[in-house]
Order: sequence, then structure tokens, then C-alpha cells
Amino acid sequence: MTEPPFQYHYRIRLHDTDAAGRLFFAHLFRHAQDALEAFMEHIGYPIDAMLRDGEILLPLIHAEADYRRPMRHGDRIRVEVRVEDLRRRSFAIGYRFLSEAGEEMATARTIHVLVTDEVHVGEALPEALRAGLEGC
Ligand SMILES: CC(C)(COP(=O)(O)OP(=O)(O)OC[C@H]1O[C@@H](n2cnc3c(N)ncnc32)[C@H](O)[C@@H]1OP(=O)(O)O)[C@@H](O)C(=O)NCCC(=O)NCCSC(=O)c1cc(O)c2ccccc2c1O
Repeated sequence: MTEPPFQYHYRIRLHDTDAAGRLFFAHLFRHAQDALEAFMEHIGYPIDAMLRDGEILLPLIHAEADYRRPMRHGDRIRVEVRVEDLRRRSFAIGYRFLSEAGEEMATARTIHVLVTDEVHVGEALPEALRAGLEGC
């Protein structure tokens, strides 16, 4: 049986919205990153520990989003986080942003690659990280 996706909840704040009262498009990525941080903690590979450790980083090399319904101040949003692709040294994360009623408001996708410093791509994702990602 397939495990249900990891879920992250947040509420649209006033400072998230534009002059038309809708979620400003760029802020979707801030919420996607917040969901990713919660997800990484959930799989036992928290980003803050990774940054402190300093051995590897997982910068974004690609980000995309589709905006299907306007999100407004006060809306409660549930984000489903899934690993959509897992390669030797990169992985893709998919995000579904859902309303309280379960309507799909937006989707996003980010691709992360393993680097060992500013410019060098790593050889292979650490086993503990791979194992965590494989389970999702
Ligand atoms: C990351 C780079 C140094 C890589 O440069 P390089 O030229 O060496 O890369 P390659 O061309 O060899 O590609 C490596 C690997 O990635 C695949 N790939 C590359 N581009 C794409 C793409 N657009 N889409 C899909 N896949 C792509 C390529 O096929 C290779 O995979 P293989 O499996 O085939 O080997 C260099 O690209 C770089 O420095 N880029 C800038 C990165 C950046 O500034 N990003 C934005 C800020 S980082 C950020 O926001 C961030 C977010 C997080 O969630 C983090 C989490 C944890 C730690 C850090 C985070 C973080 O910094």
C-alpha cells in the first residue's frame, strides 16, 4: 500500500498578498521551501543540521509552479509533499497546495542537486538521505 504524502499546513498572511489581495506568486516558493524544511526534518535529514555540518548542500537548480485558484488572506492551506524523482545525485520534490475543501490551488516542483562546495557537484546522495527520500 502506498504511504500517504507528508503534509504541511500554513495560513495565508496579509504580508503574503499583493494589491489585489491574492497570494503574491513569488511567496508560493517561500511556502514550498517551508514545506521542504518540515519534510526534511520528518525524514530525519534536517536542513539546519546539514548546514551546520557543512559537508554537503542541496541547492535548487530548477523551480516551477502552476497557479490554479487565487489564495487569499486567512486561507488555510495544506501542502502535500512528494518525492517525484530520485537520481544518483539529484532529486525532484512535488508540492500540491490544497484548500480546506481539498481543491487544488497550486502545484510546484523543485529539483535539488548534491554539491560539496560552491561549484562542485557531489558523486552520490548520502545513504541516509536516499533512504529517507525513498520512503516517500
Ligand atoms: C549546482 C551547480 C554547482 C551545478 O553546476 P554544474 O554545471 O557542475 O552542474 P551539471 O550541469 O553537471 O548538473 C549537475 C546535475 O544537475 C542536473 N541539472 C542541472 N541543471 C538542471 C536543471 N535546470 N533541471 C534539471 N536537472 C538539472 C544535471 O543533469 C546533473 O545531474 P546528473 O544526474 O545528470 O549528473 C550549479 O548549477 C549552480 O551553482 N547553480 C546555482 C544554484 C543556486 O544558486 N540555486 C538557488 C539558491 S540555492 C537554494 O535556494 C537552496 C534551497 C534549498 O532547499 C536548500 C536545501 C539544503 C541546502 C541548501 C539549499 C539551498 O541552497
